[in-house]
Amino acid sequence: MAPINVTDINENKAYVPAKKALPEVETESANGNEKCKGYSYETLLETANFLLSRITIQPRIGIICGSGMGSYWNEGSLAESIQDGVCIPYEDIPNFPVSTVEGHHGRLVFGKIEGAPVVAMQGRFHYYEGYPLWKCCLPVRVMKLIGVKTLIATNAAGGLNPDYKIGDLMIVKDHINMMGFAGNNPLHGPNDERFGPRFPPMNKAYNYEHRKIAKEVAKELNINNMVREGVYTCLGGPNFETVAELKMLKMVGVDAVGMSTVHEVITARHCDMKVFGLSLITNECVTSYDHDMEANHEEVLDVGRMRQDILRKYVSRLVDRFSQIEPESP
Ligand SMILES: O=P(O)(O)O[C@@H]1C[C@H](O)[C@@H](CO)O1
Ligand code: HPA
Repeated sequence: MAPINVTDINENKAYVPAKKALPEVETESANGNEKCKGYSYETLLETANFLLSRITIQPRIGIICGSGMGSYWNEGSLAESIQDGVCIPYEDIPNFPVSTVEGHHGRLVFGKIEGAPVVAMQGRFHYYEGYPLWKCCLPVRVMKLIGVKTLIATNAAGGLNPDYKIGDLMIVKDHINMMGFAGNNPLHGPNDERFGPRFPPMNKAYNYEHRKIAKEVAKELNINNMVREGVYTCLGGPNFETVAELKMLKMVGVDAVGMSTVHEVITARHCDMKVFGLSLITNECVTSYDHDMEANHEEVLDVGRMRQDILRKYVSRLVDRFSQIEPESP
């Protein structure tokens, strides 16, 4: 199969190579004391074309693996459902950051799940690693440019809803952008209309049809007793939350707390990708001062391992179903 080019798959938008190395746009932020940067459309096209030159499939579905959910690929769990996998380490990809967190391998895997072409991020970028939000979300825009239509964003999260148990899965119905309340948003800075509008709506962030399918699939797999639906929020991390913070989040309607996803979803919706969000509840959020328990990353990874089989089966079936409602060609 001939290598695919971005122009082939993105509504005939012309591919204009950057004339010189011009990796970043830089402007003053609104408050004037911090630089706001973002890679230009042309630079991201170069990244997209680099990837397309190395693959022969056209992924329509992109998957972001949450903490502990990418690492088990090496042990043959979800990886077993990725056929003909081509792995590209982040350090080999022009303009890509690198993963620094345990449980996040740091490579893109192109292949097929249930016959559907996918690209999976085996490791994501977090704000607490030192990356600005736009950089954490750079892979989402690159996915868009290589033709991905649907993003499946998974994460590990603390369960704040008292009905949730460790090991439950939460279909994300909505999110609260806490970092956005403080003026930190991945879309902050100049807007390039080729990605999307200056003021994107966010009331339908998590696709209704995909959520409906996910509930049907949970029933088919007989795991509906552990599949919930709720509201996720992201705090910047890296510390886990205080009791008072969690009490406040509970009051405003948060069901699960994490350190990712929200900005990725905003970026994906901005460029008109459909989004499905899935949280694995890896720990209980402690909302009482007389509790001995403390959240820790090892537990998060352990629960990821414990649930790897179920996650693999569930995500594989979802990919199959989502791909059936996604057109084959652009
Ligand atoms: O990448 P995700 O959001 O799944 O990772 C969560 C949040 C922190 O990175 C880490 C804490 O254990 O897990
Ligand atoms: N809080 C924030 N992020 C998390 C948690 C948590 O309790 N668990 C996994 N990621």
